[in-house]
Amino acid sequence: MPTETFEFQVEARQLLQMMIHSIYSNKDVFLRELVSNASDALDKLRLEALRDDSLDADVSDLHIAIETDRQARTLTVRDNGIGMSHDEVVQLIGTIANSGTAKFLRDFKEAESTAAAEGLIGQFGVGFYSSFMVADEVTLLTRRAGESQGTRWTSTGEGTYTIETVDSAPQGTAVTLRLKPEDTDDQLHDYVSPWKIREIVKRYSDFITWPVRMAPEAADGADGAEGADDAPREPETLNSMKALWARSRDEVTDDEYHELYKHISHDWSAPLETIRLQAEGTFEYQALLFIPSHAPQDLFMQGYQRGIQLYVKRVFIMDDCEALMPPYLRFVKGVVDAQDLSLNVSREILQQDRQIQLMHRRLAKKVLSTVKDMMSAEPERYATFWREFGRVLKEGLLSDFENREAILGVSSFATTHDKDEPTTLRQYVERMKDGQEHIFYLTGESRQAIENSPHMEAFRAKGVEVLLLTDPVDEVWVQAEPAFDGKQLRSVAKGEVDLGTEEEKKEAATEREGRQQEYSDLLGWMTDRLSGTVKEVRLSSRLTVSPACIVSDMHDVTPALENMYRAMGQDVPQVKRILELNPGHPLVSGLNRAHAERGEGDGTGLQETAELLHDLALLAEGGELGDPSRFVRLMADRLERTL
Ligand SMILES: Nc1ncnc2c1ncn2[C@@H]1O[C@H](COP(=O)(O)OP(=O)(O)OP(=O)(O)O)[C@@H](O)[C@H]1O
Repeated sequence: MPTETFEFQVEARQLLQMMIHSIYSNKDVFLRELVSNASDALDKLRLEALRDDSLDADVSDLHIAIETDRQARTLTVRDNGIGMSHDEVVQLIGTIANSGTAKFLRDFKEAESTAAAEGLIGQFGVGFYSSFMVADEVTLLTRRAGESQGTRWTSTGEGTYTIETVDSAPQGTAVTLRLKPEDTDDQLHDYVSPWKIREIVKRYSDFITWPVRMAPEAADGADGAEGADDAPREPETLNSMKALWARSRDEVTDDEYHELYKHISHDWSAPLETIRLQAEGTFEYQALLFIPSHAPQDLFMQGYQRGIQLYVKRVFIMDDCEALMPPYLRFVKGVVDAQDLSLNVSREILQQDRQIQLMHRRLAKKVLSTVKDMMSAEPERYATFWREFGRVLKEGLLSDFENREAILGVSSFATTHDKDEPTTLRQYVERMKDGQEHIFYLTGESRQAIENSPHMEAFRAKGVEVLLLTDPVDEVWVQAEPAFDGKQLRSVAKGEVDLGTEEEKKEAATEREGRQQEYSDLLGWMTDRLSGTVKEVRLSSRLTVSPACIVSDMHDVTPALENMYRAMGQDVPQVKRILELNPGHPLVSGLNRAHAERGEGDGTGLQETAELLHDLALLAEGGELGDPSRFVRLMADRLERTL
């Protein structure tokens, strides 16, 4: 078979350049990545053999072997797992499928310091390519289980790689690195030293459920005292293979947990939080869950895979087990090991299994209670959590009614109380004024747009705190009018506003009655004239500066939500809103006077002013005018008359 030469895909080439030019200081992790890939390949083969009786594969002694050759300065990581076909090698090794890669590479180029660059690569992980940190040539020999021919892939990482079909290759994959010269200043250690290999495997891969064996060296150099006689020596198993989730907490160090997390998540940075759960009784299981320290790039993309692995009695069953975690907690990674499930369990069966549903509920509650504890015990860590995952967690307010209050309890919101620091609802409630019954909020595109909205005026004047909700998802969950601690969340742009102490409310009601009489003719006339666009015109108690604003009825859908539904292709009827006038504004009192004096005798002039008042209110809240050209014409006409 001829040797074919291929070019790496552009992103792959860029990534390889970074590896070759050593931007990541801790080079030891290349071995963790190779062992991790080998372990995944063994998991895959065991599963495939379980599901497909006809698979012609040897599963009698699945393991990982590390071989070193001091003379040739090579290191080989070998597994007898699933292997790869010719096309899979081209696809999986020559290209990068991860959709976040392009963004990562952009950010990377813009990173100003080495520390920033390292932080970025820590968030990303480059798997197999990390071999090029320590090797100047990498060869991968692989044969897919069940196939007869193998494939040899070789590259120096410089833009191209070669592929050749080989007739005799063992099942599985062997990755051989031709090591760069040792350079301890650059953290390039002696990777042919058994001592070093033992140390790295112990540190990073001890929990791997397959044996990681090291063949004895031919001439056992400095380490070789035990090999003095000529008897053939057994390979040494380097890892304990103990499932961390099955060990008691005081036996496992944080570092060990973190390494398991990195193996499961392909994330190179440590998790923010480790969560353990042991369920005893009729349905026994253990869970070891992790909250990452940063959100992955594709968290909001369709097809994002959830990171819970399912094991049954220590045997890996599946990745991305969506039946175990609600979608709004999809960022949680980890392992769940159940005692009483069949090894053959399918995704469909899991979705319907009552025990799994109970497990799902319990895991979700456990994650939420952990976040709650973090919130009170470690506010800074919680702040990181919220910054990274707040948006996705809030999706739960729409879908998980049982936990809605718990989710609200661990949520934070931007607030008028503090320009920089968000608030929790508990803190908001503690600051509520005497006589204030509700938690007030306003939704909008940005903090600035909300703060400038006329709806905020009375709240600002009375010093009543308002939550500023700017995520698109906020628009949707608030519609269900949830409550926290018995206090309902209320939009400041909906319904009547009634602020202040009991006494102030009474005074305001008396004043409103008097005003109501004074303005009743104008309000009736405007309601009639503007009936095509609004359902009522009334006096406002929420304005102090602006002449008018538009509000929604308490339970009506807001225009932003209407627009969102329309964008999703749903047919929603236009909901008419309410125009509120500020009787303290000269434009409104003037209009009232003019209407009382001239009434219908004025022709179209007053009606046009009423229309303009409505349009100004719409613009002030950032809304879109129904007929902008008519607005411009009427406005220009009035401006002209001022000259
Ligand atoms: N030893 C192996 N046996 C079988 N397939 C492998 C092996 N090593 C790598 N692969 C295949 O190549 C793919 C790419 O590997 P690589 O290590 O670059 O990325 P990854 O493990 O998927 O993710 P990450 O880049 O986050 O580590 C793997 O997903 C796997 O399908």
